Amino acid sequence: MADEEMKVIIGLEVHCQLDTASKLFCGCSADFRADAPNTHVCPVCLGLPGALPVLNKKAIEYALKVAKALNCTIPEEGEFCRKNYFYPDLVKAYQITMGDNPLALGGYIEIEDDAGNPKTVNLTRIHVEEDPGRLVHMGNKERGHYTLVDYNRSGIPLIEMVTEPELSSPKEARRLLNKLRATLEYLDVFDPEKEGSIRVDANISIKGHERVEIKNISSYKGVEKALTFEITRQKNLIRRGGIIVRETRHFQEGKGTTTSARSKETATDYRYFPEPDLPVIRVADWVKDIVLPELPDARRDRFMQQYGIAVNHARTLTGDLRLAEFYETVADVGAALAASWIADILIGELNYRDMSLSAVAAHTPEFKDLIVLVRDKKITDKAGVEVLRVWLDDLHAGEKKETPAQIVERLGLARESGESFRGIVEHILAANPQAVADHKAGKKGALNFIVGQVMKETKGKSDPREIHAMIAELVGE
Ligand SMILES: Nc1ncnc2c1ncn2[C@@H]1O[C@H](COP(=O)(O)OP(=O)(O)OP(=O)(O)O)[C@@H](O)[C@H]1O
Ligand SMILES: [Mg+2]
Ligand SMILES: [Mg+2]
Repeated sequence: MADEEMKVIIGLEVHCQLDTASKLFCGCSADFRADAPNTHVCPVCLGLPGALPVLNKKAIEYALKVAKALNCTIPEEGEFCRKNYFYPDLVKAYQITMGDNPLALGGYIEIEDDAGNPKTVNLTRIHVEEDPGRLVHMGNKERGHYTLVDYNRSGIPLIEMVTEPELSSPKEARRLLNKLRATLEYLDVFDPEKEGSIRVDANISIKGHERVEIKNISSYKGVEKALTFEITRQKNLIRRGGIIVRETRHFQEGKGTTTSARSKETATDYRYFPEPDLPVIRVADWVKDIVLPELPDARRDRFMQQYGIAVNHARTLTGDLRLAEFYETVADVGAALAASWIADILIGELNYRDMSLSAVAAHTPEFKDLIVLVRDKKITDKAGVEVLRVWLDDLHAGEKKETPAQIVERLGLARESGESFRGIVEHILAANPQAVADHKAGKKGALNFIVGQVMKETKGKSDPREIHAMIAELVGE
């Protein structure tokens, strides 16, 4: 089968922990991560006989905010039900979730496809459910293993958002997750910094073949990697005449591979039935009172209007709430320059150091001073990057010593005019007659090599445009 006929079909089930103070059906604190196992538990989340769940209204309010922001239809009523399964991560032997009457239906998310065109991905539904406990598998094959159970997480409110099978590549899946994360962050219902706060089941098939579900992937990068691996595996299997079976697979983060886990349960295995201990919730009226804040797409459009910046910059800057807020505090030094310094340079430098934006945001005035040095041509762009790196290294080491201006001073990076480099330029031209000859013979770009050499020699203190002009003047255009 030709490759172009092997169309990839992807649908995601995304579980996000709602950032409420207490659990979904009891008063236990949801802020458990720093505490010892099984210290945030009570008869309700431990499923002791006779304990009754009481619904956390805040969780429903948060979920409705998400549903409204994602353009869903909200039915009159939502109903909790029991999904029965027997596994130690759930004490009750059933999970309280929602079945045929979820909180929200339909809705959509706008992303870009791999060609950069806008694409609408439809949602099937959104519902609320309780998170199960956490299992920690100890030991290895040789030593005989055992499993520890921590119920601190059991009962934390989750929303599950299910997309239609409309995604066509791992990159699209990643963009959808980024958009979703940004939206939830803007709504202030979710904290992406918390470990395990988002978990994805990724469903993938090749058109005309069965689908496979990769369960419980806990990072965006992991989703993209797992899907990429599955596409290759499934396509190879089909090419060899093999058959894809409907199954659940697990993703090994370290190896970047997936392995078969078990054949898929069907809905009937779970014996869903309405939860008798909780009333039906009337949500349609509730949602009317919910007021939404400015969301990522609206902010992106405003940034383009208000600051006159390009769409790619506006998209990057609004793709993360804290980044967007930071940009707005910096933009007055020059909106376009600030956008480019943050989106094209700062983000990469932070990622490289595994640093968070908050460290820089705490020193916003100094960061602005650095951009002003570049804006006012006190230093070149190249020197600016060097100053930024030194400054970030200091921040990262937790021992901030110098301001950008002091770094410029100490490293002697102040920009000098092209004239002071005339000697160096002449020297490098004399040493590279071939490049000069190529240029004279009309070869495009032959002088770039010379400019590069001069930049190297002058350690970024010269402006490439000025140097270019001087060379052109010396060798003749
Ligand atoms: N042919 C397909 N190829 C890829 N993905 C698909 C295909 N058909 C459906 N999907 C996706 O599979 C997911 C189905 O999720 P849903 O929660 O409805 O059912 P489930 O996986 O059977 O149940 P569970 O919640 O127990 O995992 C959706 O994200 C949907 O887009
Ligand atoms: Mg599901
Ligand atoms: Mg599923």
